[in-house]
Amino acid sequence: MARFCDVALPVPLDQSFTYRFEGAEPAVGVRVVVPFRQQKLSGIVVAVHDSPPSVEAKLILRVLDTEPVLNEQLLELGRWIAGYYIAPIGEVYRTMLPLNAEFRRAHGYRITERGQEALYASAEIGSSLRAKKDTEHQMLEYAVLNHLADGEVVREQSLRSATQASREIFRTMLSKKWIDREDLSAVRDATRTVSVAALKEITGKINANQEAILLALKAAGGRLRVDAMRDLEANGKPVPRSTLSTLVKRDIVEIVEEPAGFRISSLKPRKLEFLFTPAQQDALRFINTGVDSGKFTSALLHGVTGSGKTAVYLSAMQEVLGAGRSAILLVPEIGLTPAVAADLHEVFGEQVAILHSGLSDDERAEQWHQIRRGEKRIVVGTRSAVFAPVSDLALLIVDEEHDHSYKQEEVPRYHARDVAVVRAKMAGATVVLGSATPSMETYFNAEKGKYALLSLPGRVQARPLPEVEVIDMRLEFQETGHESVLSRKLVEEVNERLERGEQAMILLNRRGFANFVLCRACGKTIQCRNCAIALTFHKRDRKLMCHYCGYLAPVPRTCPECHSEHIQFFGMGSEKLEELLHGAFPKARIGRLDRDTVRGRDDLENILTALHHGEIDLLVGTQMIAKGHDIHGVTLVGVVGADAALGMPDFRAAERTFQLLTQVAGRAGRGNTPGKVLMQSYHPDHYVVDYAAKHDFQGFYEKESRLRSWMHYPPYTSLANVLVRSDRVNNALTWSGLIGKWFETVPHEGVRVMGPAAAPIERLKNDYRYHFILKSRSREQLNSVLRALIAFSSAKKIPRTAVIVDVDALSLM
Ligand SMILES: Nc1ncnc2c1ncn2[C@@H]1O[C@H](COP(=O)(O)OP(=O)(O)OP(=O)(O)O)[C@@H](O)[C@H]1O
Ligand SMILES: [Zn+2]
Repeated sequence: MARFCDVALPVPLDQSFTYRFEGAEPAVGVRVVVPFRQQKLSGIVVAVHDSPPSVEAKLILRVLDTEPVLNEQLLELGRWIAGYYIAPIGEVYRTMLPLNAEFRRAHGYRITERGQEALYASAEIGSSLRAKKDTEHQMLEYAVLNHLADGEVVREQSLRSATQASREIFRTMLSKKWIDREDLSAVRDATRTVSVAALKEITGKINANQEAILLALKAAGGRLRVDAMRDLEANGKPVPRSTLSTLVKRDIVEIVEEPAGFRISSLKPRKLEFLFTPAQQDALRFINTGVDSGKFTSALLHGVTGSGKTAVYLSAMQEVLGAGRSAILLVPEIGLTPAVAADLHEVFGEQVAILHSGLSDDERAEQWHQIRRGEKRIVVGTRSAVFAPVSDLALLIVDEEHDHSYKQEEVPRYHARDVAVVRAKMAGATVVLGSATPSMETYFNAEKGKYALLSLPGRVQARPLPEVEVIDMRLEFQETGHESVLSRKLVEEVNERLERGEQAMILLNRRGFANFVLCRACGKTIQCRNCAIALTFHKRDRKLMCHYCGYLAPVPRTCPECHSEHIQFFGMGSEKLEELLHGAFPKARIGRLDRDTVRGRDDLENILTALHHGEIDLLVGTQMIAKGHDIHGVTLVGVVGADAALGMPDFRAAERTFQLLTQVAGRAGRGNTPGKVLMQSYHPDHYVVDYAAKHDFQGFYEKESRLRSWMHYPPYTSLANVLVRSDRVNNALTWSGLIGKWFETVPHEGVRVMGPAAAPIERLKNDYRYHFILKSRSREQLNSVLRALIAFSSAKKIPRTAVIVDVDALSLM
């Protein structure tokens, strides 16, 4: 008889753990709470069996669900992710389930007898007993003991904020046995419900208070949330709470528990106010046919900017909903503004769940339950929405499939686009990857016939793509005799738009004011304390900032190295460009869009709305301005430093720059007036600039494809980046050395290994970093070498978190 189950726990270990259970057998896919190394963890049951493990199995503490939270298909998808991305299965399942709100890990401390004695002693004799020790440390210990004196358990969080004690203090106090640590992890109800009063039959005499409740119930169609009845009045006085209980006792009303947020409403199909172009119709027909076939179908929808891809997605999704099935639309981080959400509600009514990063844990959990119960059949969301537990999945769409926000840059390092394809395959669904600038991988797959290629080659309403002019900034320098940020042509064209009441955008893909601070006397640039990165000067905040770890430093008056006063600011960011534009166009209303001006979701919305309403004439910003915005008044786009990123030591630099240039150019001329683009460049004959200027995706793809093939880079090989990191440089060196030796001695046929080498960013967030790049034409060989590598590291006692395996890495930095 089955008495054991294997549980996947959210710990950085590539295995599941066996526990014993008593009583009813838990189903595979439910959550359980188990003891794990002095703490309680919540994990997923992945198997139930009767074979006892070699060491005695501990008992499961609690089963959290009556039904699986991960069905067989999602469990399988998780196994695929763990295998493909070499990620611990428990961490994969944790990522797939946004239910953190329902199991909170926490711990606290309680004073021991020995602690009470120490507290007493210190009050008696003062500090002389422990005078040798650092007095600050001692004061903190005393403060902690004092706070715990009444013997209650106090959460670490509150203890720390009350006493300012660090983890180190707790650690030493634990080792002296002055305090005990206790696990306070708590389970909250998995399904949120609300109490609803439902009208049954009215019999007998009814008084005024009772009548007030019954009237409210009738007005609401016989059902009303109990908490909504609090404000009811009869004869000018509030209705007492006991009245409802009386009605329940008399069997006139009953109280039922219903899932929170549950509302039934019918779909009101929205009429599209235009006719589809023939290309849109063809694409839609292909998608609908795929959905109807019930077989796995995959397509790339390659449509130029402004070709009406979104309309195709929405139409296909309405079709799916009409058939009573489900669809998921993935959008990049920045695509989900409140305005987009409002549109989606208009099209899909109550049936759409919108999952964005602004949701609280509770809201996210609630949406998740609604989706799983089948109350929401359309899901729109960022990366992790690919795991939405919809029933009867028919269609998965990945909008702007080239966008890097689909890659999770922490464990598990999955790419939501690729997971979407795999999930669709498992579900027999249709998957559509859409973009004006498809990634090299996706276009390669389409070329090979792995995905069908659907194209929308022109803009809607036969609007032309904008004319692009490349401005050679070397000539500009020769002709004007000085270095300028804005070319004469750009200034002239912006002025023209301002005079005509049209709008312009200027892209400079770097935020801040000055991107490095240099001492003229000793030549040192000021670096981040935690990273090998130059700090950026932010003028409005009067701070130096690290764009990698967020470290802030005051602006120094003298050089920290040589104390000279010759500190100077160099380079140009969007904040400085904005200041410059104010000088050049004093009458223009200028807005800025970057991560410094967009801190909350409302900020983005406000800027875009102002642009929509013509309240901004000129918008300057980073790549955020290039993303999907459909603003009809914009007729000019300027690009400052078009090729700045081409010099990065990264094989995707060309692809990324091409995408950025094409996307930003695509913001111009989306209304009735044709658009124009000015690209300022110091390398005007670079193929990336050239193909972007000609709107020639095909040309770019072919050229880039040849280079990738010669250099053995994706999509021609599979690539993984293995990063070895530690906050101690010696560990990082020793471990990467060990792994390097191991590669020399073990056979790794078909897999090329480069490294160890210092990572391009040698130190990041306090860690020293070395890396290996592995390439192979065979995915299987690559992954088996990676698995062997993980086993070797664990045998050598290298911490699992010190070896980061990034399969299909997007960034090698
Ligand atoms: N057939 C059509 N006729 C007229 N207008 C259309 C048609 N299809 C879509 N539109 C409108 O054209 C505009 C651009 O469409 P949409 O935003 O879907 O383009 P897109 O291909 O997603 O662009 P991008 O890739 O640049 O984000 C929208 O305002 C949309 O409502
Ligand atoms: Zn830093």
